[in-house]
Amino acid sequence: MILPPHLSVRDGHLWIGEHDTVGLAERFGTPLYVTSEDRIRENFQRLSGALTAHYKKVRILYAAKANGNLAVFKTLASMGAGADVFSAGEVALALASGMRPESLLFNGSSKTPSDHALAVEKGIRVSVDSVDELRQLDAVAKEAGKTVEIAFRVNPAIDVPTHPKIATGLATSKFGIPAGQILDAYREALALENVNPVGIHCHIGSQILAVEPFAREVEVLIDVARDLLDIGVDPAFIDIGGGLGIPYRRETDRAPTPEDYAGAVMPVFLRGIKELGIEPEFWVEPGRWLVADSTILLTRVNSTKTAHKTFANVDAGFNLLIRPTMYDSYHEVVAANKADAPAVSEYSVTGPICETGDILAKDRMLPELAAGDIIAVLDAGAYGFAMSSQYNSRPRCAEVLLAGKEAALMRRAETIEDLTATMVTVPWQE
Ligand SMILES: Cc1ncc(COP(=O)(O)O)c(C=O)c1O
Ligand SMILES: N[C@@H](CCCC[NH3+])C(=O)O
Repeated sequence: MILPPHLSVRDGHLWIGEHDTVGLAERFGTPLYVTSEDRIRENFQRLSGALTAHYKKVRILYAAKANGNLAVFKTLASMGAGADVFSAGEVALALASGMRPESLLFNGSSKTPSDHALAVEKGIRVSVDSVDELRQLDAVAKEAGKTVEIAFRVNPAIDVPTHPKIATGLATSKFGIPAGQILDAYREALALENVNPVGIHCHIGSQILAVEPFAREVEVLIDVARDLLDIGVDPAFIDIGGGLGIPYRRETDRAPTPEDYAGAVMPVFLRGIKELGIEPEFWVEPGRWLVADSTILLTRVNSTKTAHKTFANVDAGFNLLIRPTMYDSYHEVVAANKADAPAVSEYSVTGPICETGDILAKDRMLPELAAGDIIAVLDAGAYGFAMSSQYNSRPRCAEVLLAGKEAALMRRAETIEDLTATMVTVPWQE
């Protein structure tokens, strides 16, 4: 099995950085999300280095939805990241982590008046998703006596090789304004008093393992920039969104590196802006690439069973990691306490949720497993805990952050009391 560089096998155990995962499972209990701060830093530096090698005016906005722990935000804030935020909660986390309002972009196709009011009050730029939203935002800004800087989100009608549920730039997707309507939207923004169009935004989808769609996206955005110049808008930034995928199947996935990605998009961008005679900032919004491989989910085997198939029943299910159930996603699994034992049997690693689809890993060759063994689910840092739930009335698990030899809780496990903490007794049941 190919492991990422921060994971290793020592004396039969899986290690993450300087930590024995079996020791972490014993110390903090299972299920347990474990995140390497060092790996997030490495990832940020690598992506940032690859892009800035081509152009200095690059800004990285972490896609906050990928992993919403404040400690993760703080790590990225300390590296100079801003954030792509989609909700008032993400705004609060980003600001609490030390990110400045001007390094955020408030995205989303369905914002409320209070989202707009928050952006206006804090001075956060907004990516506007429709002309209807534009008019609402202008009214909110007028009411507050302020002007808000905006970008429009362009729908570039680009098909991408990924799961259909996470392709966002298709012509039929709910996001953005078609390229054919975008100029009219900017014209209307210019005519309004309290919105100031300063940027262009786009995002074509997630977990994309090819670079060509990103290059095509940049071509579309350069065309938009050309049209904008004709109506007197010199864009201050062009934001191509996130979407760079990672090799969840390390043996077979051919994933572009950050250098491949930068090598595909930056020449198109640089050629375009040179021809137009402009120097906008280049923004990206990576989520998965920064955090996915930083994190493993540790889960304990409760029992094993051989029926028509062999099952390892573990204590984490789709309540904690829904990607396999929702998108048929593949996550590598390792028997953490038998990491160099030979793989002898085919197991489905199944969770405790009362649904047949509660399968974390299907038909995987693993060492002989028994109750008490620890399984590590790899690459769980993006859209893992962030998409967890209390389904089946299961409290969510803890999250631990590692830095060098240090390990500490960055989120405590929920308790049974937490499950009822927000419930209110209705008067007729008192
Ligand atoms: C607007 C926007 N930006 C960035 C991202 C981050 O995507 P990824 O985690 O694939 O990099 C997303 C999620 O797909 C998004 O919706
Ligand atoms: N949640 C998806 C990614 C969606 C990105 C959000 N726009 C996943 O786990 O792959």
